[in-house]
Amino acid sequence: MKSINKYELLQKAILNDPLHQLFDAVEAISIQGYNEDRQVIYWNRGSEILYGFTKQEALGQKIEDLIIPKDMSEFVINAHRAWVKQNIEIPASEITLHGKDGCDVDVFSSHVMFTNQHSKKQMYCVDINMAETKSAQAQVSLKEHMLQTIFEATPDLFFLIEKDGTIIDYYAGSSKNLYKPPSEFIGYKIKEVLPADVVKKYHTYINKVIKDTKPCTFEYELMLPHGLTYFEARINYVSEYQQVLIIVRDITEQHQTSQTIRQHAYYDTLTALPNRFLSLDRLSQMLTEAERSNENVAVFFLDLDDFKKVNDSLGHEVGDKLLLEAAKRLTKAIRKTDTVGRLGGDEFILLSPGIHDDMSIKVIAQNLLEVFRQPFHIDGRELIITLSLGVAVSPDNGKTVSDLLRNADTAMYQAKTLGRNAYSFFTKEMNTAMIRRFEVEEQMRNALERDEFEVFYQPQFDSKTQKVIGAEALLRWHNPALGNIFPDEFIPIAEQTGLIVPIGQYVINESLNFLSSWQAQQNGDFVMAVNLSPRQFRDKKLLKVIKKALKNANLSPDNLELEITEGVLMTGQSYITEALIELQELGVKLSMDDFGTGYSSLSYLRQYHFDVLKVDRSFVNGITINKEDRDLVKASIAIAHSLGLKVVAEGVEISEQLNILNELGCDYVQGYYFSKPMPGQKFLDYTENYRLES
Ligand SMILES: Nc1nc2c(ncn2[C@@H]2O[C@H](COP(=O)(O)O[C@H]3[C@@H](O)[C@H](n4cnc5c(=O)[nH]c(N)nc54)O[C@@H]3COP(=O)(O)O)[C@@H](O)[C@H]2O)c(=O)[nH]1
Repeated sequence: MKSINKYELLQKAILNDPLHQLFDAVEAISIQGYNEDRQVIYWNRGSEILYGFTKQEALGQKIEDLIIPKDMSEFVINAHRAWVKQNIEIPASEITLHGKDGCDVDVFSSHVMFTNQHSKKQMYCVDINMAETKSAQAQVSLKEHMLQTIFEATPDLFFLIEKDGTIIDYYAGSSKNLYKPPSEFIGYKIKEVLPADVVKKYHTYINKVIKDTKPCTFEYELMLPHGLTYFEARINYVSEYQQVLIIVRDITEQHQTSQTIRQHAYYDTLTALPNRFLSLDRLSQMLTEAERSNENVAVFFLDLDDFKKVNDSLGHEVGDKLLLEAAKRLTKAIRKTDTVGRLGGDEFILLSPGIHDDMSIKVIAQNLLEVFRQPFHIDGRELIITLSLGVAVSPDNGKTVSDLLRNADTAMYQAKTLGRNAYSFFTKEMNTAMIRRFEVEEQMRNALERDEFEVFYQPQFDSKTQKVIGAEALLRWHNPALGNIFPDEFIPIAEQTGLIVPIGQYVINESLNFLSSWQAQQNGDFVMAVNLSPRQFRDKKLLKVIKKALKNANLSPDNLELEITEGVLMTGQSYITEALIELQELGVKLSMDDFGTGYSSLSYLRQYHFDVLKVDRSFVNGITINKEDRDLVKASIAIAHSLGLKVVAEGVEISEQLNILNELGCDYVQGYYFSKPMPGQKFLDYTENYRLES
């Protein structure tokens, strides 16, 4: 029989130790037992997992040969010896040992020494794996580091507060946005570090966030030494700790940007008045309110009279200043409940809710006209500008924004036709005028294709010899549905719709072809005067069209005279100047039409190279009856001659007018005295007979 040695006996006894059975059940902790010679006498499952040695591999091995790193061996041996011999305890500590695979094993090791029933000392080591703890600690420290980096990188302020508002922690990268010095934060309540109105907001939202346990955001402003500053506070309730985390962001720049965007979206940049969009939105709100309270809203459509002339003759800068001053006057003239807005250009709108009768509307309208009676003083100039206004009242003149706006606009046009500086109430009849305009426009669209236009010719005469020197081409339109439509009506519509471009080309071609046959028939050298509208200058093909028409008609450029009104020149656009220079270089004659009716006719005469000046028929009309008109015509002729221009007087209806014009030295004349504009054939007959008779 195999004899059992002392070690094996001891081992058996140890193995049967009830404590070991308990240790064996623990896998999370490594428990090892060592005898006085530091040999392993116990090695639980936890030790197998932690160090990698099986129980069989470990039992009997010395501690220093198993898990103690070489450089610690001597220290461990001595410490163990000191404990066994002198009872000097090895204190618990965090140490790095190593496992079977040679890797470091970080443990928190505590030790216990006791004497067994054989009076032998046994040391038990209880090692707790620190790897997870270490990694958790590393994670915590990494997160702390990250948080610190985030704090430093963000300009936001962070506050941690108790539910009652006591600040328990804060972070502020810079103190620039702090209302109170940071020394007054920790331990203080929010109400002690912020003004009352802001505190009220904070309390409201803190209570809300605690109640809803959902984060929320709100905005507030603070007057800080560097100016008014806007903040956004984001609040989070950390329910586990019953604390509130507040992140405060400076949104001043964002606020200013959104203010600017808002300003641009809703307000006119020049006058700062509500723009079209906001004005009409307010009208919509007023209409809803008025319907509820059974009241009326008056919509005033305002337009500055002849603003374009001021703008174009004195420059856009002066025009802008005038608009600004006009806006100020309008703003001063209204009630608190009214809205005045700028629709665009020289058009304004006034919205007056709570209107009870026509009388109060008249008072408002007269008041508006009145505030424009005083001249405007701009850049040392005294400018007089008047208003035309149209009124539409809800619900009688419309229940919707678009109906009221359209009808007020129609009424405003009526005020203009009444002679301007006036107001008009919208009436149903005004719609008839509008409907007529649409009909004219609609019929005009294909009138060229349907061959409905015809050019008439009015002869022009040398005032001394009374010989025919040329003719003015004047367009006529006969439409089967509308009958004869006069140029005064259809030319402005053609101009507005752009249809004047093809229609104008037709006039140029027709009149030059006619001139060619006229010259051939009567063996003469005449000039054909053709009216050119402002819109035709925007046509890039204008010069080409004229050159081609001259070529086709086999005419010299100086057979063509283009009549241009101030309206063309006023726009001040470079393409007009360029076109005029090119026309003049081509050799076409340029005539200034309606001279004396505009603001700056004289300055245009100096600026552009004109050949002819056409005295407006309104002055010719008055030449026999009032001295002013006579003096004006006299002066116009003198100026024209001094600049080397010929003068045509139009609208000569009676012989007295012709005599006076002759006395004043006028070069050419045209008018009903001689003949009305005539169709081509009639004109040819007329001029032929006239030639033969004279
Ligand atoms: N761009 C274009 N404009 C054109 C064209 N054809 C005409 N028009 C312009 O329309 C306005 C009205 O023209 P119209 O009704 O033809 O009137 C002209 C003459 O008929 C009229 N006139 C001529 N003599 C007399 C007169 O003795 N008494 C009197 N009461 N009227 C008279 O004057 C008009 C000529 O005006 P003007 O052009 O200023 O010389 C008018 O502005 C036309 O210019 C066109 O093809 N294109």
